[in-house]
Amino acid sequence: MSSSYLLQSPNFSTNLKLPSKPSTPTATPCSLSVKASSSSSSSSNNTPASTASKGNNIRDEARRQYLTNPPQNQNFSAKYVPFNADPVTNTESYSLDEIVYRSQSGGLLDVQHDISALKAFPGSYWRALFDSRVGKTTWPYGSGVWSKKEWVLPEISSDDIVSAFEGNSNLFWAERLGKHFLEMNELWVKHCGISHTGSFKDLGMTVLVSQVNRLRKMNKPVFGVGCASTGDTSAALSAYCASAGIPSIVFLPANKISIAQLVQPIANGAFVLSVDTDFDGCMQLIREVTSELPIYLANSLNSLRIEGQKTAAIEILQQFDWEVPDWVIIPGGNLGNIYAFYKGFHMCKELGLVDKIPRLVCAQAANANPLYLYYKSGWKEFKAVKASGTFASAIQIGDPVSIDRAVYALKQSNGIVEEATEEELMDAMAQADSTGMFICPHTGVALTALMKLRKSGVIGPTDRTVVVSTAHGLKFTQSKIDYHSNNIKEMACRFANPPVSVKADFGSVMDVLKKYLSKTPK
Ligand SMILES: Cc1ncc(COP(=O)(O)O)c(C=O)c1O
Ligand SMILES: N[C@@H](CCOP(=O)(O)O)C(=O)O
Repeated sequence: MSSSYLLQSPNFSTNLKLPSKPSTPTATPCSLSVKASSSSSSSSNNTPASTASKGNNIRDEARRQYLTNPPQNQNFSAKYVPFNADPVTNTESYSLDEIVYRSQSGGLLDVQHDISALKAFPGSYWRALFDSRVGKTTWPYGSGVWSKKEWVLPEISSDDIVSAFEGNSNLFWAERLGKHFLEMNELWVKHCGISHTGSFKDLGMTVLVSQVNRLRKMNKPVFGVGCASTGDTSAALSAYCASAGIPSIVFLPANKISIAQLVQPIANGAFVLSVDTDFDGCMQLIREVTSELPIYLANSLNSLRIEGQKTAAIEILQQFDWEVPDWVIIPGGNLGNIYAFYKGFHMCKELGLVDKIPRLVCAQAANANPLYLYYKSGWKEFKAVKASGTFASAIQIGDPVSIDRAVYALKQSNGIVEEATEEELMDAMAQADSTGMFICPHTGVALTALMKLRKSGVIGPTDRTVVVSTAHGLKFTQSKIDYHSNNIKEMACRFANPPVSVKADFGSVMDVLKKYLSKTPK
């Protein structure tokens, strides 16, 4: 059995050998991580069973490991810089321990890593290190986000991390949907909705709340954390804050989010404001409030969020054994996530884990499509829109805060923007569900984009394509109920599958079953 097989096999834990370091390394990733992946005799100290027998928990064990075996010369670091600043001339930067969301000129910020320190290790080293941490319960590497800690928040103490071991979400082959509806063989779904609070927001929120935890320990003026939300950000924020005992305050547009989303922050003890406006109105308010009060801003305007969300892209590469897919399709609203995916892919290329990046597609609801209109204008002029109601309610956003990040990600990846009408997105959702999925309407938007790009031949039948499913369908059951009850004005609901009412007698049941069997193709 070759060593490269061992590195790729899920069963490598007793055999893994990390590739040797370069001769003059400037930094050594935390020795805890290396121990966790080495032979069973030395790694047994990290297993929950052994920590329990010593009366320790996994956080205590991580602390003990750190004290007894501190990382040597670990000089990975990160700081805030203005987004897309010229690396040669830029002099503006901020410590991640500062409370700052905007650059001096009012533009977006970005977390910039010390790439030369990370580059002291070859791509094969990082691939093996990340692979070695998958499926473990070692604190904090059991998280798909923190398994990439050196690339996320390298300087935070593991002790300050607030995590529900998010990430490591499944990437599955959507065989029937691909073959039956799209005539393609390589359709994959990255299900970020199978997560602690049911959406990809957990990936960013573990990072943001961990940093807040650190700031509070440093006595920085952070009373609590606040966000505007269409439902998923608020769910993630309130859950992570509750887990760390930090107050959370959420601004929700009244009557515009699903019941399942609304009940999440309520149950997690957040201070919930139902505001008589839309998401863009809530976003404006939270920005004003966080500049006046000691409330830390948790929306993706805060670039810490991107650092967690980008790990989903790294995971996709990891799950394909570091082979790069041709296309990745992502539904877009406030537009932080499209940039997060770009950043994750780009870092993997820059640090030698892969040699190219996929083409990105951002998919918007036609009722909330400012990016699509901008793209269609040839990137001439951006105009915010008044977003109308959409079944894809979490992306009902007309003035996305990360517009510049999204445009950058699309230009750098030779990307495309598509849109989906209400009927298209609901039909796509129903078609996907009929193949055994239970997707959210936002994923229906992404699938519509794929259908259009397949039809026009832009995406070919053999192109390996990943659709990012951003939330769990169970958060959006009302839209499915409306669709399958044929209860949506001016929508044909072509794939509705309403239940059949039948009398409780054998003859009636047999009649409906015979009718069903005669109509249904084998
Ligand atoms: C379920 C879901 N999908 C997609 C998005 C779009 O993500 P982004 O705002 O980062 O574009 C959001 C939030 O906006 C969301 O909650
Ligand atoms: N869909 C989001 C909208 C806010 O996006 P964010 O990523 O900027 O927090 C939500 O669920 O609130």
